[in-house]
Amino acid sequence: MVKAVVLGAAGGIGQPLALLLKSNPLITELALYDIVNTPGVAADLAHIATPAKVQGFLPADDGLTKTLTGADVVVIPAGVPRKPGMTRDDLFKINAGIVRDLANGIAKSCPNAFVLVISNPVNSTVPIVAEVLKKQGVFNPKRLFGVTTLDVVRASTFVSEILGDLSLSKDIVVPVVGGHSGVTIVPLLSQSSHPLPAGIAQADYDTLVNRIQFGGDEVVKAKNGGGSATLSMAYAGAEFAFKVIRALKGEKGIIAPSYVSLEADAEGAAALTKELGQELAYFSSNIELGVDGVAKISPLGALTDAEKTLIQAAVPELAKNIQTGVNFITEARL
Ligand SMILES: NC(=O)c1ccc[n+]([C@@H]2O[C@H](COP(=O)([O-])OP(=O)(O)OC[C@H]3O[C@@H](n4cnc5c(N)ncnc54)[C@H](O)[C@@H]3O)[C@@H](O)[C@H]2O)c1
Ligand SMILES: O=C(O)C[C@H](O)C(=O)O
Repeated sequence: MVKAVVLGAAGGIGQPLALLLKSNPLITELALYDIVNTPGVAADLAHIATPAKVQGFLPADDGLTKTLTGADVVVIPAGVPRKPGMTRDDLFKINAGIVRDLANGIAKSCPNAFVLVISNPVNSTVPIVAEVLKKQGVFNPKRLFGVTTLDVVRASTFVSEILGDLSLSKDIVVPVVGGHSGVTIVPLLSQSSHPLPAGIAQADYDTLVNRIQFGGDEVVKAKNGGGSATLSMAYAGAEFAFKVIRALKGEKGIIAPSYVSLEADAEGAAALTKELGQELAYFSSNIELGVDGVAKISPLGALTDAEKTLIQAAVPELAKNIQTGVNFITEARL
């Protein structure tokens, strides 16, 4: 029995993500929460012939508590998306409060659930969830994940384009580490399962790195005021959620990059900190998932000089983003 929850389920990501979760037979219960429209989305999905029982809730009648009670996995795409000209950090003002309130609901109703945060800016919203759970005395660093899978999905796609064969994309694995915005997104292309063409021109390499780091902007620009990535994000979010569910069902050896608290694995964190040359409270690296959540945080491994430079640019920006998230809770007057 697996109960999955989507918070923000009526939105651009929420609806297709809920569809993908409903299509997974491992999920037996699917609860959808939003401030609007969830009864309709739930009624629609409920007609699909897969095992999950679907229910939709609104804030009225303590809907958040009903949604979250008994949850094993909670995915959070609630919040506003970017418009052209905005950075993800510009979303903080609105999304920080939304994520804080939802995290309080999680602390109260399903403190042991695996929590997967999609709402931007992920580099700061994950620390917000952690600080709320800490404040409520229920923080388990092994069970909180920032979803950075879209960066990994983009890297696979863009590398396959360079290799001239899109059919390879499903097999291409590129570790993408750091965080989830601009320069904090660091693709380790030297560790790609499918190497780049030998002798690739520096300019082509730089363009590829830039496209992975700023792939989100490409979509925001193309949608021209209509929001940011939703369908590719739903695909990526479902891919990560399915890995988490397989791990919690007992499957071993599942690896996926995710932005996690380094408190989740002291040994892994020590090795990573040595590589980074600075202590960070959160970082996205390859994570081995286990039945209790994060089983192991992998070190970065051998890096090229170009990758070391990218990491050096990412670290101070990440440190700033993390502090912004932490301060939002610890310095709140409530
Ligand atoms: N992590 C990533 O890789 C990634 C990728 C794409 C988008 N995002 C982020 O995901 C978020 C959602 O994007 P979207 O395109 O789905 O936006 P959207 O506006 O289409 O949907 C957001 C939904 O959240 C709901 N919502 C707002 N406040 C809420 C609350 N208090 N409780 C529950 N639901 C609430 C809205 O009603 C809406 O249905 C944005 O912050 C966006 O930047 C992250
Ligand atoms: O770019 C955005 O604002 C949305 C998301 O983080 C993305 O990477 O597509």
